Parts: sequence; C-alpha cells; structure tokens
Amino acid sequence: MSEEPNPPRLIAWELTSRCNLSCMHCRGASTDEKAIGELDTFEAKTFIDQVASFGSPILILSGGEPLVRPDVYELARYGTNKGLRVVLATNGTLLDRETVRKLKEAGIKRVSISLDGADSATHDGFRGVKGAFDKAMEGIDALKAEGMDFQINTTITKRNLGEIPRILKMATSLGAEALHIFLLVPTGRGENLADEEIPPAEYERILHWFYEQKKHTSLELKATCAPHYFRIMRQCAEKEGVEVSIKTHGFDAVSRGCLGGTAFCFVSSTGDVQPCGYLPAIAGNIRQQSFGEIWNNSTLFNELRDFSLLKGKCGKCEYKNVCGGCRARAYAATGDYLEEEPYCIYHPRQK
Ligand code: HEM
Ligand SMILES: C[C@H]1O[C@@H](n2cnc3c(N)ncnc32)[C@H](O)[C@@H]1O
Ligand code: MET
Ligand code: SF4
Repeated sequence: MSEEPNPPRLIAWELTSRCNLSCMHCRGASTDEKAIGELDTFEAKTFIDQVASFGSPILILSGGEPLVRPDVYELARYGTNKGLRVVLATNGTLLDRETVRKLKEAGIKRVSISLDGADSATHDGFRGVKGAFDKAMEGIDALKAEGMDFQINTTITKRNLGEIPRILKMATSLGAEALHIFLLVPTGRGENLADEEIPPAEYERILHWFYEQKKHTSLELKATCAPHYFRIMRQCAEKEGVEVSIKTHGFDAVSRGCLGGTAFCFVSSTGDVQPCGYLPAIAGNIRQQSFGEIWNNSTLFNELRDFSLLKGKCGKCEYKNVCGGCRARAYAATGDYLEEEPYCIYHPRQK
C-alpha cells in the first residue's frame, strides 16, 4: 500500500460566498445575495472537528467576505478551542474596534487585509467601490488600536505593478507583520481578466525584486500563486554562491511553489474541497466524505502530489520539484491542470 500523505499545513475556508464588495478580479461569485447551500453552523463545526482530528493546520477563514457571516466569531472560537491556529482574511471594510475585540476574544491570531493599490484611486478602481481604500485603512487602524497582528495581501496586475514598492513601504510603516503578494489568476468572476495579467517577463522582474527586498526588511514577504519564485530564489542564490538553507532563506528553503493538494487546500462555502480557490477542480465534498478521507484518497490530490505527471515545459523542468507551475493558471489557459504554467519565461535545460 502507498504511504499516507502528510496532512495539510494550511486550509483556506470560504465561510460564505457572499460579499459586500464585488471586485472585478474575484475568483468567487461574491455578490450580496444569500448564498445557496452554504454549510450551516452545525455542519461548519463538524468540518472543524474533522480537520482537528486529522491534523493541526492554520485555518484561514476566508470568503467571500467572512465578516458578513454572523457566526464567524462562534466558528473561530470553536476552531481555537480545538487547538487550531485560526486566522481571518478580510477586505477590511467591515472592521471596527468592537469587531476586532470580538475576533480577539474568539482567538483569531492574525488578520489579513487586502490592499490592491497604494492609494484610493488604484485600490477603489480595482475593488469597484469608492471609499473601499479609506474603509480598509480604518480597519487597519482598528486592528492596531486593539493590538491584533495583521498582514497585507496584494493581488498584482498590470494596474498596480508600479505601486508594489509603495505598498511595501506602506505595509512597513503601518506596522504589518507581513506582505503576501498574489499574482492574478483569471478565474471565477476574474475569468476575462487575462489582459490584466502581467506578462511573463514582468513576473520575472517583480519576483527578482521581491527576492532582493527580503534582504532589507524584517517584514515577512511571501509570494503566493507565484511558484516561479522558488526557481528564481535558487537561481539568485547560485549566482551569489550561497547555498539555500533555512539559515539563509528561512521557511522558503523547505517550501515549494504550488502547495495545492500537497500542503494546502481550499474548502468552498458548500463544502467542496479544492486544491486552491483559483482552481475549480473538486477533490470531494465534506457532506459526502470526511475531510481526511478526501485529503488522503482523492485522485485529484494524488495526481497533484506526483510531479512526474506534469506536462509540457513544467514536466521537463529541473525545477519542477520546487516550482511546479501554477496549476490554476494552467487550467484556466488549457482546461488541464497538469499542463505547463503559461506565464513562465524559463527554458528547461532538457529540450
Ligand atoms: C504562515 C504561513 C503561510 C503560508 C505558507 C501560506 C500559504 C498560502 C498558500 C499556499 C495559499 C494558496 C494559494 C495557492 O494555492 O498557491 C495561500 C492563500 C491564502 N493565504 Fe496564506 N499562507 C500563510 C499564512 C497566511 C496567513 C497568516 C493569512 C491570513 C491572516 C493568509 C491568508 C491567505 C489568504 C487570504 C489566501 C487566499 C485564500 C483564498 O483563496 O481565499 N495566509 N496561502
Ligand atoms: C484572498 C485574496 O485573494 C485575492 N484574489 C481574489 N481573486 C483572485 C484572483 N482571481 N487571482 C488572484 N488573487 C485573487 C483577493 O484579492 C484577496 O486578497
Ligand atoms: N474578501 C476577502 C478579501 O478580499 C477574502 C476573500 S477574497 C477572495 O480579502
Ligand atoms: S476579492 Fe474578496 S472583497 Fe473582493 S469581491 Fe472577492 S470576496 Fe469580496
């Protein structure tokens, strides 16, 4: 019998698909209509039980907008009591000091705020609502006033590429713990935004820049949905004559590009388990099978764990074990999640 996979280290859970915003790039449906078929409080707690009995991942309460769900505090407390590290991902517009106090009481350890621009013109343009930037900044003020750790999540597109250095400065002066960049995946409502994706050469440039910035900041910088980073990190280290290790490169030294199905998964508001929120392929549903069963046995997840199945350039690449390409972007471009990452400029040595 084959060995059982390690349990996930991180689960992003779409508590609800409802949202008070409707950003153009959103991977979700995110409208203010009542969600159909959403897990109720009891089902949500059963899911937490299953996760906690199976492993002890970081549980990211996401959405839609998780703060529109009234039982968000009850679920956060439940997860915390079960020993999970529970964090919350929000657009920040619904946060005030009272809300932050309740999140703290529920045991939430960190909150991420999405900032897609360094000012209101870019951010509000992106998020489709005037005042979204100011509201998010007020949310950050509330987090600071209540002493809640926070990080900034930024989705990079052609619109804000030039503002990333300013966003990094802003995250630093605001006192964030981390800046996590996401690279746009044209999926969900963002399906038609392929034109907004930065070209592959720009990916290369911004990820090199990111590598350099890490040397000069105490902020935790993480590139999510940018698996190429792990190749670029190794190429840069080789040039510098430095060996990649935890000592020199921290957690990045032992992590890899796409973690979907290997250390990370996404659970939708109706209980579908997916490799990530940007890849609409379903490993199973927690209403039909336990989370652990899906994680261990799904064909989809087992395929994603077998890097020898990667096709095209990714399949031949000497970096496939540390990068692996973005499976969601491959799926969006070709309909096959094992195909090559379409936004990579690198030519593997093997032809
Ligand atoms: C500390 C270690 C962390 C790691 C290694 C990590 C890694 C990841 C990964 C792999 C993804 C999925 C994207 C993909 O499929 O490539 C992701 C998504 C995400 N992470 Fe993190 N993350 C970490 C911490 C956090 C924290 C502390 C927060 C929030 C406070 C957070 C917020 C998010 C959000 C909002 C998403 C998107 C999920 C969604 O689709 O809604 N992450 N992260
Ligand atoms: C949870 C984080 O995911 C981002 N996000 C939402 N939709 C997409 C997409 N299609 N591609 C990349 N990032 C996305 C949000 O802007 C938020 O910052
Ligand atoms: N709505 C929240 C945000 O914008 C979390 C989910 S985004 C798909 O950060
Ligand atoms: S990205 Fe987040 S805030 Fe924007 S519409 Fe989607 S769920 Fe809502």
